[in-house]
Amino acid sequence: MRAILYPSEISGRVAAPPSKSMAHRALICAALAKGESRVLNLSASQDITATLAAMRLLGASAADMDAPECRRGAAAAYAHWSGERTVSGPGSLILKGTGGLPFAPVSGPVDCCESGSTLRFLIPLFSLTDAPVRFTGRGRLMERPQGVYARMFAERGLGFAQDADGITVRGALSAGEYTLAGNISSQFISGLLFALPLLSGASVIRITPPFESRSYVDLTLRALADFGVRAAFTDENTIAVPGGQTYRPCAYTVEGDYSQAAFLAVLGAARGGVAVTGLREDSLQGDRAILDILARCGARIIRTDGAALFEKSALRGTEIDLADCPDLGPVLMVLGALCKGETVIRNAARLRMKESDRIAAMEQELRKMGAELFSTQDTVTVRGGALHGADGLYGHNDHRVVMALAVAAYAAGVPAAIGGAEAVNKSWPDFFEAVRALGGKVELTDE
Ligand SMILES: O=C(O)C1=C[C@@H](OP(=O)(O)O)[C@@H](O)[C@H](O)C1
Ligand SMILES: C=C(OP(=O)(O)O)C(=O)O
Repeated sequence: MRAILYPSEISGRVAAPPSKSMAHRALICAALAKGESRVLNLSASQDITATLAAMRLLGASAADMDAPECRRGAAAAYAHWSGERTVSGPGSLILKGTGGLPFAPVSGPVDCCESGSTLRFLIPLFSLTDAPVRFTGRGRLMERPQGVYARMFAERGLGFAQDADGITVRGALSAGEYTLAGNISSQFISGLLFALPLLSGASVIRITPPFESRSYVDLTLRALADFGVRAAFTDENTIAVPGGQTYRPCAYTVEGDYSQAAFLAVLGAARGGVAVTGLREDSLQGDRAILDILARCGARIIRTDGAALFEKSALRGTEIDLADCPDLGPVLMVLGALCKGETVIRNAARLRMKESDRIAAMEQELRKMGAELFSTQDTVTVRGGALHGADGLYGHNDHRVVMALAVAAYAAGVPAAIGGAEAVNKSWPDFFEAVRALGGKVELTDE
């Protein structure tokens, strides 16, 4: 899909989509719970659909599809679940969980699509029995680092075999002490946190510093607590996980997504008059840092009437530490281009290991618009200046690159065309609808 964007008047009020991170977590917890949980405010993006389908393989099922308040969302999510068609838009779903171990025998490969969260969150859960389970994926997924699990399985004499198309694991994982590198991906730590409480013995996870993306581990602990499961930091880098626990079903509303709201926020700071609703002020999401970063750049942000209002502001460059908010990377490079002076983004190395090499992708595309930016392995420096239109932009099969480029075009008020724009379906199928709601003129074609 090609997105053709036209210079537009931008203003309006839109809802942040449901947090992808919290939706993965809520669905996994609900699928493990003893009884029925209701998960509200769920968007059927590709990544969330992959986690839902995997949970069905584990033995969870959708229930009570006819409850009136759930009908629309449940039908949409169920359609995804059963692979029937593509539907987007937030809804809700009732899930009947497995109640813990034993899980149903896994009848086929676990297709994680391009979702790192799905793959790394679910490997430990599917390794709680000693039957082999195959994980498959697409795009760059199997090139992204898995060494933390490979080592963990090897140390315990368990099976972990990776080839170009997938990974085959064979458990059974047992309770005990786990020492994990903290600077590859927090998703390994979250994955263990979902699985270990189901084992009969207690476990300890030790994280070797530097511990990056720490806020995502806090999100996992918050979701576990909401489903009645205990696990807690005993010091900065150690988590104690009692064994023999049961996930308790609950009604869970997925909060708004700060990572996605960041695209709208940067647009608002450059053009003015963009209000975003549905964002929890007390959220644990690391990407809430966008508010502080924008404020440091001189943006005026007003909390009013349940919304964060981003006003047009004179923006100046700043220093940004990305260690705890990597998903902001692409849009922060755009922000740098819109600011006066220099923006330096540090601790950005893990951007190179996402759906694309996000540093290389953004450098290549923003340069097509006249931006000046330079990088080392883990730092990006952007010099602000005027951007011009470009009709040959490419999304690098990366949702956050596509959305960041769209923000660059609307913020600068220049025309642009982005190839591979369908990548937004990974996390925010309604992204271009949100853009239209703000007045952004966009034509989506099949090319
Ligand atoms: O746990 C999560 O929901 C996520 C953790 C982060 O990954 P890393 O820990 O690999 O940085 C983030 O980039 C990803 O989009 C979502
Ligand atoms: C990297 C991302 O997700 P995941 O790691 O789940 O693929 C993302 O959403 O930017």
